[in-house]
Amino acid sequence: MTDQILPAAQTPHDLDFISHSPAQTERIGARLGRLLCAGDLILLSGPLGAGKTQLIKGIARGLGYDGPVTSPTFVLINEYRADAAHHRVPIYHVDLYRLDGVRELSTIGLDELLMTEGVCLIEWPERVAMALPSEHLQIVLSYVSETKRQVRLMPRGQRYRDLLATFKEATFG
Ligand SMILES: Nc1ncnc2c1ncn2[C@@H]1O[C@H](COP(=O)(O)OP(=O)(O)OP(=O)(O)O)[C@@H](O)[C@H]1O
Repeated sequence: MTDQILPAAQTPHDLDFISHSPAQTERIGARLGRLLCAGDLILLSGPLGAGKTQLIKGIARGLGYDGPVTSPTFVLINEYRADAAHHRVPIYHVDLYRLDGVRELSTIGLDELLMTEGVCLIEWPERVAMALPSEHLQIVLSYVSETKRQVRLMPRGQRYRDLLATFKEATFG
């Protein structure tokens, strides 16, 4: 199934896809991952089973990491490092589902993480929305049917508008 932009995006900068399979979601993530740089912040929202981890697996692949990707629901943060030969940035996969408010946030060291030279991917950002930088790429995954998911990419700030413009160009020419 080829990727198609839907006309339902909320602003001209947003991109909407329907993914028809876990593999397609991963492929969308990989295409995005190839464009990410140190310091980028991606916030992923959507209910349990929406496909956040599947998309993050693709992003990690796009960044050159081939190892296991699992949701760090209990440890809160997983760090993935691509083979040094790839010279790629560290990837921080954060899951705030079990986080108990902003106070606990300071105990996991997210502030420090956001200042490091890595790519930061955060599931369940709404748990601490006020404490996160206003410039980021927001991704919302929604359940459409057993095998279909809507993937909406919403850039916040110029860096992420540019990123999505490049992503769109790379995807659709
Ligand atoms: N089009 C699709 N895209 C992504 N996942 C899909 C799709 N169709 C079916 N699935 C299935 O949905 C599930 C998504 O699980 P995943 O762990 O990625 O969700 P999640 O949003 O990270 O959930 P959680 O918040 O529980 O970690 C997987 O079992 C996957 O096989």
